[in-house]
Amino acid sequence: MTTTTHTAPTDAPPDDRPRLRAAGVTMRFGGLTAVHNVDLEVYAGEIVGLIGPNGAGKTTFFNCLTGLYVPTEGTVSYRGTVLPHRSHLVTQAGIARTFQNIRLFANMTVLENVLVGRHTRTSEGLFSALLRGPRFRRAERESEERALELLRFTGLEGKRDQLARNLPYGEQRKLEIARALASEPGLLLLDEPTAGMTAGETTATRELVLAVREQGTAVLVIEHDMRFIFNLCDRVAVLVQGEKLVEGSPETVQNDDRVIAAYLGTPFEGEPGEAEIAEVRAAEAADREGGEG
Ligand SMILES: Nc1ncnc2c1ncn2[C@@H]1O[C@H](COP(=O)(O)OP(=O)(O)OP(=O)(O)O)[C@@H](O)[C@H]1O
Repeated sequence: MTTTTHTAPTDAPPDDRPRLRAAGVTMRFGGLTAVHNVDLEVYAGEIVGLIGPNGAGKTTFFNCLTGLYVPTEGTVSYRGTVLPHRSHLVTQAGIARTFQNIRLFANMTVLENVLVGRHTRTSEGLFSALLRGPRFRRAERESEERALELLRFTGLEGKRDQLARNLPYGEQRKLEIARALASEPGLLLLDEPTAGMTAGETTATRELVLAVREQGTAVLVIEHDMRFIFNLCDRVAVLVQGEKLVEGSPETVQNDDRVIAAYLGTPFEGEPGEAEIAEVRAAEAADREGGEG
C-alpha cells in the first residue's frame, strides 16, 4: 500500500530516440480513408506543426496517436516503445493532448482541473487514501505544489479558485494546456490551441508553447492559423486528403507549389481565359458607347 509520485529523472542520459514515431499510420472509416500511410517523427526539443485543409485527417491522426482510435494499419511509438490503444495508457507513457473543442470540468475550479490531470502520475493506495496517512498527505501536497507551479507557468495562478466555466475563452485554452502538462508529458499534442483567440491571446499562446519546449517537452501542434505555425515551428508537415504531402522547415513548406495549390486550389477548368476576358471588356465598352450615343 504505497503512495508514489513519479517524476522524470533529471540526471538521465540524453535520449536520442524520437519522442514520437508514427510509422505507416492508416485510418479507414468504412470506405473512407481519412489517414493514409503517414510517417511522422518528433524529437526532444522540437515543435512540429501539422497543417492541412479542412477534412485532411489531422484530428483523426491525433486520435490514432493518443489511443482514441486503433489505426487500421501502422504503429505509433513513444521513445522506442509501441503504444497500446488505450488513451489512459498513452498518457501514462508520456503523451498528453488538448482537444479542438475544450474539454474542461466546467464546474470544478481551475486548481482542481489541474489536479485531475495529475492523477496518472500519482498512485494512491486505497487504504492510504482512506486513512489519509502521512504518505497520502505528502503526495497530495506535492501534487498541489506542482499544480500551482503549472498555474504560475501558464499565468493562471490568480484564478486558482475560479470555476473553469467562468474563465474567458483564451484562459480556458491555457488551462487545458496546464492540465495536460500536469501529467508530466514528454510530448504534448495541441489540437488548434489558438482557435477563437484574439491576436493578443494567440501571441501569449505562442510564448507558452515556446516555454513548454524550453522545459523539455516536445510539441506537435495542429493549427489553421498559418502565421502562428510558421512563426513557431521548427518543422511543418502538411496533410492533404489523408496523405503527407510535404514536410520540412517553415520556409520550405511555405514556398512549396503543391502546398499553395492545396490551400488556394487549382484554377477551375473553363475559368475565363485572356480571350474571354477581352471579349467581355469589348462588350462592356460597346455598351458604354451605345449608352452615350
Ligand atoms: N469517426 C469518424 N467516422 C467517419 N468518418 C470520420 C470520422 N472522423 C473523421 N472522419 C472523416 O475523416 C476525414 C478527416 O477528418 P478530420 O476531422 O480528421 O480532418 P481534419 O483535418 O482534422 O479537419 P478540420 O481541420 O476541419 O478539423 C473527414 O472526411 C471526416 O469526415
